[in-house]
Amino acid sequence: METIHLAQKSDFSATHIPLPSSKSESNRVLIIDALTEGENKLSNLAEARDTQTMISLLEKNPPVFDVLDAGTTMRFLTAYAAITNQNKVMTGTPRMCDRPIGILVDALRTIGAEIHYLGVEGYPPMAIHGLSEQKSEKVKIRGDVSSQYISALLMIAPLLPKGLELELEGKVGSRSYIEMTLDTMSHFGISYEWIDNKITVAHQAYQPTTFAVESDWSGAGYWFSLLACADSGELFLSGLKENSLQGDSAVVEIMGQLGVKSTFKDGGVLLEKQPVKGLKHWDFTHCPDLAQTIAVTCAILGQNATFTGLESLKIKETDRIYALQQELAKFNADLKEVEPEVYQVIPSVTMPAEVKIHTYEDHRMAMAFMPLITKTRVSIEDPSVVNKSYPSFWKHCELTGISIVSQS
Ligand SMILES: O=C(O)C1=C[C@@H](OP(=O)(O)O)[C@@H](O)[C@H](O)C1
Ligand SMILES: C=C(OP(=O)(O)O)C(=O)O
Repeated sequence: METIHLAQKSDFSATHIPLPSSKSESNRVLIIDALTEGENKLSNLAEARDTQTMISLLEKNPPVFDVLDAGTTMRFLTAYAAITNQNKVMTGTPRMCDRPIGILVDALRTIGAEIHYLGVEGYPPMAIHGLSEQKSEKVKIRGDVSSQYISALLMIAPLLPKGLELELEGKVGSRSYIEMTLDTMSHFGISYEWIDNKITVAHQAYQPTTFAVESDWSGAGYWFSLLACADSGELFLSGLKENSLQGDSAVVEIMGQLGVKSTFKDGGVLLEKQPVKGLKHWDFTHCPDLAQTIAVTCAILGQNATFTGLESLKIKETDRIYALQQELAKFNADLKEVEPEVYQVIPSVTMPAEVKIHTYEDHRMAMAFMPLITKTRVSIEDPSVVNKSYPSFWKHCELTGISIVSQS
């Protein structure tokens, strides 16, 4: 397995990082595009493997939709195959087949889709045999496992002859992603109502238009973290908007407490260092993809922050709680469960001369630990794992002057 070695570096002179586009926005507009009669003009689609996989499956339309390790691609294409009344097998990597999908399948079956599991009940792979007649226009769905099930159903809702009323039950996680879905749908002419826990979408048609995908705020987070941990410097991140559809833009507020000042200008954000105010607590319920970034930043900066809203981390690309605990321990830090579902960062007090990070087939493990280079030498195993969301990540590290040596 390839490993890369990163030299220690803690000063960053002004560097422009040409951030990649958001895979979450891209995967939504691709599904909406496939469901629109007429031509849309989509620009800045993500280079992320998750998006490239979506593009290729929609274009080639093979009988087996192998989504690899892409959660949104799996969940959105499952609903898409049903509404377009296709026979498809949905599958992915072994980890993808360990990530639950029963809540979405149950909802689609209630609406009228015929879906059979090919392995374990509630998990991919499964065979979809389309949706020939709408049996119900009202569906109740748990909101605490993955918002991707809700987004998948919402995007097909306008095409259902009777529309759809989704009743969200219990705690709703990753709400910002549901809002991103609805905002994107309304950009393509769809109207909806969201009152209390009910979202209603009537039968209507997507209207062709143009859509430019914004840069990726989850990817931006690693540069905020690098500057927060550095001794000095500034960075410019291009293609980010102050009023973003992406909930991970919360990183501006979090990093404001961890010593990074953000100024929106020239179509992006200038990051500069400012005194650390301190982070006491953050609830990651609506921005789970930032949790690893902020955990590592706090561990490096000596912040004993408590974190909540980490429940969904266990069913992502890996069990991210376990993975974080294992890797933080390598520099004498921890993410300790101090009460049920309340985690406290135990910062590092002694830093080894080199730390070797195992990445658990999770792009965010590789990228979140990169800022450790401000304190020590770092080796990262399986660096190509970043291709899932940010294939140019290591090239961008080199732009900032970080020296990287690869060893196979
Ligand atoms: O809809 C989306 O684009 C996403 C929703 C989130 O997943 P969950 O809803 O499963 O938390 C997030 O973690 C994922 O990276 C992308
Ligand atoms: C959880 C993620 O992606 P997905 O669920 O779409 O695989 C992620 O990118 O961090």
